[in-house]
Amino acid sequence: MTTLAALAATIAARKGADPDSSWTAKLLAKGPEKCAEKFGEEAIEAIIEAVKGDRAGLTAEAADVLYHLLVMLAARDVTLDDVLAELARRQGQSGLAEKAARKG
Ligand SMILES: N=c1c2ncn([C@@H]3O[C@H](COP(=O)(O)OP(=O)(O)OP(=O)(O)O)[C@@H](O)[C@H]3O)c2ncn1[C@@H]1O[C@H](COP(=O)(O)O)[C@@H](O)[C@H]1O
Repeated sequence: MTTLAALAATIAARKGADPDSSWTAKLLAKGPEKCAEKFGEEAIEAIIEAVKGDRAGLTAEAADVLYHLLVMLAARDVTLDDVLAELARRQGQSGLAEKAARKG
């Protein structure tokens, strides 16, 4: 199992857990809107590190972004496998071709 899949499984297991027992359970208990807000905050922190060009800072913030993305997805019952299936569906299609197809 990849690290990302293991993290997604841990997060899924935290759903309905005692909020005092875990940071993830506490965040999920606050609802999908709070999870989305937290993801947005972490994304902005990653953007700041990317603009600064701080590799270590960006690496740490990117880890926060991935964790909070998985929490936000779990809060809305979207699984990592759902997202990976969407990415797989897009494989082999260039981004430019996809954009052209969308514009019809
Ligand atoms: N990867 C993470 C992870 N990344 C970040 N965080 C937490 O996310 C929080 C967000 O950081 P902030 O700086 O925003 O925290 P804060 O300032 O206290 O938050 P606010 O009070 O401002 O809302 C921190 O408390 C971090 O500890 C994480 N918490 C958990 N995980 C993973 O999730 C697993 C399960 O964790 P628990 O649910 O706590 O058991 C862990 O083993 C890890 O693998």
